[in-house]
Amino acid sequence: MPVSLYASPPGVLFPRGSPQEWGQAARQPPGLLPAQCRAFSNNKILVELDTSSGVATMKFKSPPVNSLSLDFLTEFCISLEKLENDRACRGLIITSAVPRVFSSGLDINEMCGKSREHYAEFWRAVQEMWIRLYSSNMVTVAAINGSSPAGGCLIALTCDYRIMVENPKYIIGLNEAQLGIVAPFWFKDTFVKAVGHRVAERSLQLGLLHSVPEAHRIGLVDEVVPEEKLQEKAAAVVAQWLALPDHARQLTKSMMRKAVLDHMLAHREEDIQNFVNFISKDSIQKSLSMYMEMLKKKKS
Ligand SMILES: CCCCC/C=C\CCCC/C=C/C(=O)SCCNC(=O)CCNC(=O)[C@H](O)C(C)(C)COP(=O)(O)OP(=O)(O)OC[C@H]1O[C@@H](n2cnc3c(N)ncnc32)[C@H](O)[C@@H]1OP(=O)(O)O
Repeated sequence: MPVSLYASPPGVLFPRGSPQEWGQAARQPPGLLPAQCRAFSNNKILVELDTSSGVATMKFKSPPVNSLSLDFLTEFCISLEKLENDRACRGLIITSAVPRVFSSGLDINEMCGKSREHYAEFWRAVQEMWIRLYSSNMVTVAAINGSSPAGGCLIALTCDYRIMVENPKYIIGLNEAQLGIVAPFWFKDTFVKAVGHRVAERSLQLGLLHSVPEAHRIGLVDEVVPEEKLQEKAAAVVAQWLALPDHARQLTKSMMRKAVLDHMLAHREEDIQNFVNFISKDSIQKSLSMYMEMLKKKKS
């Protein structure tokens, strides 16, 4: 019997009671998937569950860069809830269906030129995503097949294990400082837990985006593999973790993560207010606009 880490997740983000209706239209037609496979999908995420192994693969499919918009985050949370409540699912591999990008992080458009109410709703969705993933009973593995800055890196850090594809063009890290913004305390705590205080402090202050070998060296990713080996490796890692009794693994995970999770939950509303006040400042809006301009110029 799975042990619930947080029996009743703080589901304030989306209306309850509709997971069964959601995604039905996107069910695969019979014959396309093996009998032991179930799939559901929405606009931005595809999930395939292999009921024989108990492992689901979640693929981000929101081109061009899988940015974490409010819609994306809502669909992500609904997908997580659906899997968490499915007794057939014990493990989750998160990866990208968009070439060369795992996730570009929070959608900057959601943080520019919007109302305070919108910023609060958006930030609550970011928190919700992290709470659900960080407290998940499932074994979670990030199969990072592309660049993964800021919020994309946070998703990977929130998983139990990170495997990244070796590619000289891919980068990963919490680069918020480079945008003139600040990674909040729970981004920082999640990062510190993975790489240690000294490495995290330097990386955060400089807003570093690490190459794949460097990310491996500092412990930001656990393993590096060629692209063609990624899915096989991720499946092997989940199988290894699932070989342990669920209750022992889940209680250990809960114990290891409790302090960080409790700290966040205790300061959740305050964190939303901090975000809204911070992001509403003219100077921060200007920094973000300039960063978006820079991204666009880089293309031309
Ligand atoms: C003291 C109290 C503090 C309290 C809290 C306060 C503050 C809040 C902190 C908030 C934390 C923020 C976390 C974040 O995640 S911020 C987002 C950071 N993300 C990035 O810096 C990534 C930016 N993107 C890239 O570096 C690249 O796009 C790439 C991911 C490496 C992919 O490169 P490439 O394949 O060359 O694609 P393009 O650069 O050409 O991009 C394609 C189009 O996508 C647009 N884009 C890219 N990233 C984003 C994004 N994050 N949001 C929105 N849009 C994005 C890009 O502009 C291109 O658009 P276009 O086609 O219209 O030009």
